[in-house]
Amino acid sequence: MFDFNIVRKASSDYPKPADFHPSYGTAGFRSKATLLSSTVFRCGLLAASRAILLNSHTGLMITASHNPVDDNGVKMVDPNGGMMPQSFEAVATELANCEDDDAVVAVLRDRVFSPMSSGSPRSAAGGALTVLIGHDTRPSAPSLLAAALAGVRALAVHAHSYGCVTTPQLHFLVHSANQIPAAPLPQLQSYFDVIVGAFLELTKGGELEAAGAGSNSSLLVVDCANGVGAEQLGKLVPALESLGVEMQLRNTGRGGGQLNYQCGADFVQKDRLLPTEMNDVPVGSRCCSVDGDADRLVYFSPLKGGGISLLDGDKVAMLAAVYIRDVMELLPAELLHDIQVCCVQTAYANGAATAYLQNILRLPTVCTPTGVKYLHEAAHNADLGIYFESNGHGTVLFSKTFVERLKAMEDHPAAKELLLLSQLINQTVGDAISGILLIEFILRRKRWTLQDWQALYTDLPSRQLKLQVADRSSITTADAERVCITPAGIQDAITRVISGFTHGRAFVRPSGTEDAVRVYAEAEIQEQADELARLVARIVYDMAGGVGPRP
Ligand SMILES: CC(=O)N[C@H]1[C@@H](OP(=O)(O)O)O[C@H](CO)[C@@H](O)[C@@H]1O
Ligand SMILES: [Mg+2]
Repeated sequence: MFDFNIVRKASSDYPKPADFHPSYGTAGFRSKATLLSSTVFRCGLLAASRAILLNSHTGLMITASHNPVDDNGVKMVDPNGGMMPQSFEAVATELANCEDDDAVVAVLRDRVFSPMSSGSPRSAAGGALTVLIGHDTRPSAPSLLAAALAGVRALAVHAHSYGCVTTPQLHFLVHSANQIPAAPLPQLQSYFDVIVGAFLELTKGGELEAAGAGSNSSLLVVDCANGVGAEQLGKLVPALESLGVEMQLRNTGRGGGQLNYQCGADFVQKDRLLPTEMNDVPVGSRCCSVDGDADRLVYFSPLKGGGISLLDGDKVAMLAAVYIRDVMELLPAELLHDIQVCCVQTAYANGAATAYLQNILRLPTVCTPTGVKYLHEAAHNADLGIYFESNGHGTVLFSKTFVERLKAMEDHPAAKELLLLSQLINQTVGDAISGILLIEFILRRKRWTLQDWQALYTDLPSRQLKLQVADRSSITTADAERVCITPAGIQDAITRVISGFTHGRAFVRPSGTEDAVRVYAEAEIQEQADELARLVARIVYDMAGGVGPRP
């Protein structure tokens, strides 16, 4: 049993910097790493508290994903391998903002351990309750890991560090740790056994042909963002080799490159540029980029004369949707009775992707606010929920009902294939490693080149900008962030500007991971999308207290 005096004493080693007011944002707490020790210590307390309250193992991932190397952050993982429920975020923010050790104890005792916030126990972990911890490659990881361990242990809960692992690997491990009460904690190898095992089973039989006849069809060049993906992706090389794919890793961190600097999925998707260390990659090659913690994936191909042809998260979603639809069409009708399929996007989804989904695939679509926590929840409401952010975060969720029905018909080849897909695709959170295997499998199966995939639909030209304002919380939104509510009058001004552009669409929202306001615009041609984004950024600058030079 724990003792709040021990918590109080341990907390005194991790004082909160004055004037630091963290909040649980789009994907957990994020900030400059030097500010975060108290936050991570308190997240250790929180993860341990949830383990106690739910009588299950929980998880904590120390990462700032695609952010610059000097940032860091922490994401909490619940016993089911999913993200911490949103209902708990306010308490997390309150705990992180306590000014002294007495306040930390008070919030923990009165708010965290109050019956209102705890929820009901789901699965019995048996054995020793443990918080599973992972971290990315940031130099600040060791000291923040020490803070997390101190927080967990202050509540007399065990902590197990998996070291440098990807965010999706940690989510997977937390989920599997809770499957069999009192079983030993899973090894990282179990992740590869399940995901790569399903891939090998799916590709068995050798009837898969190389994707197209292009001379580079066997080559896959992966930009690892100088992040944690490099080491873990290396372990896929033999599996892909069995499919005739030669995977070459770039930006592995071993050449001295900086994390996420001019490389990685966020850079490629937002700047539409070839990542550093890839200038020698032949035009037309199949390439992909992951982000710093390998939960995002985008594909691309270098173009003649520079630039890239990008296949973003929307395109990944459509490829998965098309393929899964093909397989489902082979299933007996009774198996599909009442099975709901749904595709979840955010306002950042390209208008052409949404139109393809609705008009060609005729799939029900849902639009949620930015952040996987919203998309994941919406996808869970369907039996087969496909969700991807345009930046490459996402996965395909299979409901229990659907999996049970597939299991009952496992002798049917299409049912078996979907079951294997449900294992290949990480069910806890979006996963770049599992995503690469899925895409490589589908491309082979359909005998598609990147060009075939790209041709599913043509993206509307778009532009994303960000700018700083005095207080980004002065901007509030509604309707899945597509409409600005405050400052008063800003939406009218934006709507007026949009009306001057053919196929114009634009919106603004405060970032949940950076001190910035993001602007998105799309229009019929690139110059117009650029111009619309600039005009909208100006409106934000003028009406919401822009800082620095006017856009
Ligand atoms: C436009 C954009 O790409 N936003 C990203 C970014 O959130 P912001 O709240 O926009 O900073 O980081 C999130 C976490 O990685 C990711 O879920 C989200 O999609
Ligand atoms: Mg990430």
